[in-house]
Amino acid sequence: MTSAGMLASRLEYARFEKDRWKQVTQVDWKSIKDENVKRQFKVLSKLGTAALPEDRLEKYDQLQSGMERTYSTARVCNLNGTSCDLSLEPDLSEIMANSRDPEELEHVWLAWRENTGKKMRNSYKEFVELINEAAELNGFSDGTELWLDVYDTADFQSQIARLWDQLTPLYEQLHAYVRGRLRQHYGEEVVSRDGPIPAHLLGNMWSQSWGNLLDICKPYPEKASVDVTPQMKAQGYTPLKMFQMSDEFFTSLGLIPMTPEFWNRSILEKPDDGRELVCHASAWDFYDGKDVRIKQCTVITMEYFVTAHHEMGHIEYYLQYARQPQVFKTGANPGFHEAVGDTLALSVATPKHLKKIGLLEEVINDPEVDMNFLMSVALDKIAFLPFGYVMDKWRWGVFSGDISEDDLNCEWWKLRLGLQGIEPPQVRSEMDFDPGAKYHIPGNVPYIRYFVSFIIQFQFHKALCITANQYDPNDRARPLHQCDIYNNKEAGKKLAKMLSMGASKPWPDAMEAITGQREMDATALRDYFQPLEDWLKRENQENQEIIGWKTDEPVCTREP
Ligand SMILES: CC(=O)N[C@@H](CC(=O)O)C(=O)NC[C@H](CC1(C(=O)N[C@@H](Cc2ccc(O)cc2)C(=O)O)CCCC1)C(=O)O
Ligand SMILES: [Zn+2]
Repeated sequence: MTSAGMLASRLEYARFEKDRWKQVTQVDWKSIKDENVKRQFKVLSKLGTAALPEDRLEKYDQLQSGMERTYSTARVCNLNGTSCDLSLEPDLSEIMANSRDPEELEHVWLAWRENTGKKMRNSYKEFVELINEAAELNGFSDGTELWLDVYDTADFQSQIARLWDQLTPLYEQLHAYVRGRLRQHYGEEVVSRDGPIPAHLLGNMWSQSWGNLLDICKPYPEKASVDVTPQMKAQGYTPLKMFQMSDEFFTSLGLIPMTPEFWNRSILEKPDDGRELVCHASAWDFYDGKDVRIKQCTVITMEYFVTAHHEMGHIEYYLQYARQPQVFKTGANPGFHEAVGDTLALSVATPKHLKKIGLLEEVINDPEVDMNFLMSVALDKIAFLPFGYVMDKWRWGVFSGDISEDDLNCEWWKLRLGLQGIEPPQVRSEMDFDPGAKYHIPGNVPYIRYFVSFIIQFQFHKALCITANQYDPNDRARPLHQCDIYNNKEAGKKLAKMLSMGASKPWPDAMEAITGQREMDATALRDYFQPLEDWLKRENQENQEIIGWKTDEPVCTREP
């Protein structure tokens, strides 16, 4: 059982970390003159969960791997009960993406939560105690402080809140428009004029991105769709070809190509020998500068083509910082690691680039195709922002005690309703535990890194597009969303310079190396979507859509 092996190696590594930490704390490293060496000691002076006594650490790992196993092995029945071995990937994700039957969507949405989150509630409560115990052993007040230490930013949570405040007007316009198109499609009985959007209708099991609604939300339905999944299938794309094309984009910028070990040891599609596999895509660094791998149960869709770039972004970062000292072999901050692949994917997904690689037939510079493209990116990127925020705003509240263990589920839905403007298909209760239905909660993977990434990837894209002379703020003929940095060695060199730093400098230095700025800034994201924002405002006005949503309907009741 590899999970037993995983547990054993986690414990062994914790022992190593604790020994190393004991040695470091005996050194007066704060008086070391060399900034680089001092920074290495500063990182090593933090122990994390390895500070727990062995028996508590074993309990921590067992709880976490138990919740993750519940998640990874969950199977549900389909609507008519003819089969009961449907798994999340690919079965349920495919239904949530493509079914337009509210009854089927509601069934799958509820059944998934019944078989995952609901079974984890007590484990998670115990797990939170252990995270807070580990935090206190590190001199932090709670798990939230422990988790945010890596950002090394005094007012990090208020910076995030400010970024979200800047973006809510844009989100509310998109929300109003999508609710309108869903109401047209499903009728007023199913989707109201002024209420939250039913969560199960948004094309994704967690309503985290709405890209699968492009068919319903396309501004110009009769124009070309930028979802090239059909062309990929028609041209016989394989998972291997998808990753080879991603590698080709990276090397066109002069970045480091995928290594022989990568091609020999990665798992790029679900094995058909019945092996149980955690199918959640992942990238792995074996810290020797050569052995780097991706594990992905790839399906031939545009979504997975973009994901291949995301995962390869992690691999490129591993290769670029391979010569750094061990403690600096990580991202400038976790958001940087998440932004690399997505930044390049912003170029790959453009109609201009898709035409270059033969996935989109002749597309003249048609403003309506362009608006369809911008909408497809917004459905993924803008819809995602409040979800990315909710995932850790809720956990920060739970670790700090602001959210009591009796209100776990209803506080989750208060945030989902307040920030995302969505509601469950049926009123939930404290017998449920819906956060546990999303991988990163049982997987105990922090999530604010994705919110950070979705902001800074537009700062990186804008800076690299200016370097590639693909975008000029004063030239409306070359808008940011049409930029494709493909083949531009200057842009690649600028990106590589930042990537090779790893975590050797505070993240504002890395941000400055690419953008010239030292802070996270939503302006680049707003610039990118400006044409769509103008279009949405006009469209919502014409349709007299109500902006925002009522929050007076109950979404969750504490069990009596
Ligand atoms: C050893 C290890 O853990 N390695 C790390 C990498 C590292 O830290 O070195 C790793 O492989 N993490 C896995 C995780 C997988 C994915 C994910 O979880 N995505 C989020 C959010 C999101 C959604 C849309 C999007 O475009 C980008 C992100 C979700 O699906 O909710 C699934 C598909 C995409 C990325 C990842 O790659 O980030
Ligand atoms: Zn990632």
